[in-house]
Amino acid sequence: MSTTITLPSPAKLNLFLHIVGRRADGYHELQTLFQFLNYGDDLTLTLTPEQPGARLSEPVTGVADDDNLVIRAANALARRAGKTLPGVTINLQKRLPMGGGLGGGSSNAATTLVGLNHLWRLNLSTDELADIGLALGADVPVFVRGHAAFGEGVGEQLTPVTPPEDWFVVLKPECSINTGKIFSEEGLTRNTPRIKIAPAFEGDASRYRNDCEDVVRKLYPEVNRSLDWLAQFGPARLTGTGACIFGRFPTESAARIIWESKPSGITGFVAQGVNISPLHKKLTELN
Ligand SMILES: C[C@](O)(CO)[C@H](O)COP(=O)(O)OP(=O)(O)OC[C@H]1O[C@@H](n2ccc(N)nc2=O)[C@H](O)[C@@H]1O
Ligand SMILES: Nc1ncnc2c1ncn2[C@@H]1O[C@H](COP(=O)(O)OP(=O)(O)OP(=O)(O)O)[C@@H](O)[C@H]1O
Repeated sequence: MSTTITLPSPAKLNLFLHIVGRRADGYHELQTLFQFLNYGDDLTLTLTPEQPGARLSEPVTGVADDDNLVIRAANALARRAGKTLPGVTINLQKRLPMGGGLGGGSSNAATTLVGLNHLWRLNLSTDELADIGLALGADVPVFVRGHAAFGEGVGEQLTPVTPPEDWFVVLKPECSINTGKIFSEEGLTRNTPRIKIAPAFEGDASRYRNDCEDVVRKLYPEVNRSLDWLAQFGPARLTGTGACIFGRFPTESAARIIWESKPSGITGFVAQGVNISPLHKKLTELN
């Protein structure tokens, strides 16, 4: 078996996000629809039997290596394995903006868990990997499981669904948003009635909303302006707690036309929504 693999670490969108309650520990209970994008970071994992431990080949700007979710995931997996394992060097090619609501850090953690389970031949089950992942972040389990899903609890109770694989214009307004700050805002809607979603959800997610949107629009005028601009062309939403927003289109060409006309100074990308994670597609090819 090869001792090096390059694996995708895709973005997710919250096609809708409802806040339906609050747990005793202060965490908010959500109902959300997760879909992956065929766009994201790449991780190259290389075993280094001569050098134990997990390390990054290059640091991520603004994140200490020991705090990086990639390193935390590798260390958590090694602890669970409970045996001496070859070291690993991880190269992270970052494309996803941090604090964007695209789940970049969580996805990096999931790709590390799934990739090292393969390279270290640990044979841990998906349930075990999702459980290790949940301790690192609420969005990690959906990336570990690799199927678009209706998420409940804090996003760890997942029912696989198959929404349409539409195209998206994803825009990153010029601000970074701290998830904890949004969840602690007084004006946040926290009592949206629970909805029932059939396991084979294939409906129109834009019938539902993102409960963080009003608060984020008030606090971040850049997001407010970008949402108003994108909403002219079709359904537009915030993902997670922002700052990224997305507009949904039936074809790539329709999405690209809007992308080309975006206001100057805004970054982002065009990508397709996919119900099987690119990570899992790649692993199936490898196996
Ligand atoms: C908003 C989502 O992106 C939706 O997919 C996720 O629920 C965010 O999950 P996450 O990135 O793992 O969130 P964290 O960065 O751990 O959360 C930061 C802080 O936000 C608050 N928080 C987060 C998630 C949640 N369901 N309820 C909360 O109240 C908590 O105070 C937490 O300490
Ligand atoms: N490998 C990593 N990539 C990105 N952020 C990381 C990583 N490791 C740790 N972090 C920390 O996690 C924070 C959140 O980053 P992330 O990219 O996951 O945000 P997000 O897209 O808003 O996620 P979510 O949608 O889960 O809220 C960053 O500000 C950074 O401090």
